Amino acid sequence: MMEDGSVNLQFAKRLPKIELHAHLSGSISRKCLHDVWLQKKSIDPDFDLEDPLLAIPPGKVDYNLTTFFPLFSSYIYKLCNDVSSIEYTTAAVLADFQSDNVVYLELRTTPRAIPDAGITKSTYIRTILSCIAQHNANPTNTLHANLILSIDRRHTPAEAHEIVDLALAYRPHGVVGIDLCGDPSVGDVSALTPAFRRANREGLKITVHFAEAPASATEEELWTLLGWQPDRLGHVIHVDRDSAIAREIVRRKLGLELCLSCNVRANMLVGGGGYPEHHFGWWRDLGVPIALGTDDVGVFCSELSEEYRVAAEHFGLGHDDVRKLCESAVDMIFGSDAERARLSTLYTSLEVEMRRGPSGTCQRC
Ligand SMILES: CNc1ncnc2c1ncn2[C@@H]1O[C@H](COP(=O)(O)O)[C@@H](O)[C@H]1O
Repeated sequence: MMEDGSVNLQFAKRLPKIELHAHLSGSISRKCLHDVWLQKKSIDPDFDLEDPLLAIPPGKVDYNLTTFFPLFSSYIYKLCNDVSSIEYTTAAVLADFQSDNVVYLELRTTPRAIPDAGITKSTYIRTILSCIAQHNANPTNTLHANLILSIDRRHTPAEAHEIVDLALAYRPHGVVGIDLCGDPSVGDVSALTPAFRRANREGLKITVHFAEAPASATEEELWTLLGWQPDRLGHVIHVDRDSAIAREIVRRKLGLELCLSCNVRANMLVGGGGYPEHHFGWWRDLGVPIALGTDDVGVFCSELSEEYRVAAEHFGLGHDDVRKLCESAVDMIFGSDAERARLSTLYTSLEVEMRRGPSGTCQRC
């Protein structure tokens, strides 16, 4: 515990945290991928895929947007290609967030059909929902999870509509919204407008990757995305702070999902900036709700605790600032009112506990 209020990793670890921007396939640790690979090799010695520890070497975190996206289609999807590997990796991802003291998670994934394994998009979603249900039902788990279905920028309008249908069909089983993701250098998002508008009319919550790269930050695209009435925005990097877009985001008080390490490690910031230049600082000054997120912890290797720690280090946040930042994510969740109430109670007790501690610190920390 640091009594001067400076935030170390131990403090950040023990804080209950809310993760709202995590892609399932990108959140699988290298060790977990290696376990799956070993298992497949033991069943079929001719299984022809490179060891994950060679394909995605431990310690390598400098994937940029050009090298990052192919990791999924050319590698991770070839390994996680049947029910048992999807179950194993999903359970491991949930356990990893749980052990980082994440208390609420909205995991997102792009529904994938794998015909060779007899998996339809529906089977894929059901498999993940059943892992989530199993995790949530375990009373020793403090983490509760829900699912968001992702629409990829490359999807056709028909594929986007299909995902909206699936989100509606599985809403009673833990799907809380939809997302727009994928390589920001491809795709014309306006073709997806009818699907997102329908989702909005049907009351599905919407989050979109927003201004993630210069190519996906044209005025035209950003106004189109805002026209979908999203509830939250992810990344929000290439937005001029004096622009009408920034003013509109502030006017609507849209919740921002900001991923510091992913953006820095993948060299996504304007002019190749580092943590001190991250837009977290100025968005926070504008008073919009912010939830820090890991994006793809399996690739960028920075847990949510570390995200809060680096934000504290580079933006001068003390214990109470970080607690408030964590708590501000409560109002951003897509989950139920009961979930929101559970989280609010948790943060209220934490505040009381911290006030009792020396110099406003948490006695648990
Ligand atoms: C740099 N940050 C990012 N920006 C945009 N899309 C991203 C992303 N990180 C991950 N994805 C999206 O998530 C998929 C993998 O997880 P799922 O198979 O859906 O679970 C990737 O194919 C990509 O479309």
